[in-house]
Amino acid sequence: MSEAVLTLSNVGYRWPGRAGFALTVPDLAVALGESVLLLGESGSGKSTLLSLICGAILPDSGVVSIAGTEISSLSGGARDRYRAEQIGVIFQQFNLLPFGTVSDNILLPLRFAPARRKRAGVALAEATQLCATLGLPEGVGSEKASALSVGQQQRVAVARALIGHPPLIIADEPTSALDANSQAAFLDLLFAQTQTHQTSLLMVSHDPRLGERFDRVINIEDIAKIARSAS
Ligand SMILES: Nc1ncnc2c1ncn2[C@@H]1O[C@H](COP(=O)(O)OP(=O)(O)OP(=O)(O)O)[C@@H](O)[C@H]1O
Repeated sequence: MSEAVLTLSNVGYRWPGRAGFALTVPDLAVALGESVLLLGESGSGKSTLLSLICGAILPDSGVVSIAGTEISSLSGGARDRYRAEQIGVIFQQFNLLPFGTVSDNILLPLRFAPARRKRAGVALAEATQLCATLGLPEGVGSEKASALSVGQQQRVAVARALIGHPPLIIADEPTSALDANSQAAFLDLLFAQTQTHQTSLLMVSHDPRLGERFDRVINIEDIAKIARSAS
């Protein structure tokens, strides 16, 4: 496999106080520029796996590495900065700051990530360019994020993930609020951007029909041991 952007090795995790659920991932790697769709039923641990990859939670055992750095080896603040540098995240609910403008929201990750800010060049111009590329109306940058439609907010969330070209994009059910046509358009935009910049993409979905567009489709049951007994 070509250079891996993401590797997990013998990773084990239990949520504190929830003895019934345990996730173990022996070996997972995502290569530079590779797009991977992660499928799995509700409660199987997909969001938990993404939280481990982002360093929002740390594994009880094993190693998660992003671009060659083991994220558990970083202290809390350094880990937050490393995440902001290396990973663009698109959440299910977009997590936009409602009272911030569209530009504020798109530029937010750059605040904690100087190298990514440098890659973005003139950051406001890059944000405006991304808005145009993603089909948002001219002048949208100064609008309040909460004033936009759901589909437009989703594009803002994509622009925020893409700005400054982090090597890895993580997306948790980003199309769940969209109808089938908007879903296809959304994926067109996302793939056009990730292919241009050789960005790796790991996207979680319930919908196996999306799989044909990805380099690889993984069912979480095939890469992880999942214990789900009642606690
Ligand atoms: N923040 C949390 N605190 C405690 N337990 C959690 C937390 N997040 C998830 N869990 C538990 O971890 C298990 C796996 O949940 P997770 O959300 O990772 O699954 P999922 O596959 O993403 O589900 P869905 O498709 O419904 O989003 C569940 O038992 C859930 O209750």
